[in-house]
Amino acid sequence: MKGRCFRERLGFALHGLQLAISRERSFRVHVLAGGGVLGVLLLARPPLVWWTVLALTAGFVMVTELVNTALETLADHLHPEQHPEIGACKDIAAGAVLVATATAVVIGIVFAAQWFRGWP
Ligand SMILES: Nc1ncnc2c1ncn2[C@@H]1O[C@H](COP(=O)(O)OP(=O)(O)OP(=O)(O)O)[C@@H](O)[C@H]1O
Repeated sequence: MKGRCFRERLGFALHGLQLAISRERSFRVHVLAGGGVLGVLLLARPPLVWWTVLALTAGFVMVTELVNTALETLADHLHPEQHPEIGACKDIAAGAVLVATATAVVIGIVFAAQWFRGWP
């Protein structure tokens, strides 16, 4: 990876995204949810700060899911047999996705409440 040009590195990253979409159902769900968030933003037309907050939130969830998928892939490849530490590694990574998703739900509720009350 060292010394490659930007175009090549971008290609590797896009390949990673393509792999995650084709292999990981949860990531596909998060991508669809991201599209849903964009739809809601277009409908609600909130102040610019909400676009930023929701974009960061959706990106945060997708990034944790990508890291979780990468860790699972690595763990399964390096140690296909059962081992408590592999289980711990996967559970901790899944915990990261849970924290990100719970954060997104809280932010979604605050957004909905603010939308209901009207934008300032
Ligand atoms: N090699 C292993 N050794 C010990 N426990 C494991 C191992 N593989 C999986 N586990 C346990 O089973 C759980 C489910 O593992 P699995 O590989 O099916 O991932 P998953 O949670 O279904 O992830 P995803 O739905 O994102 O693919 C893990 O969280 C872990 O607790």
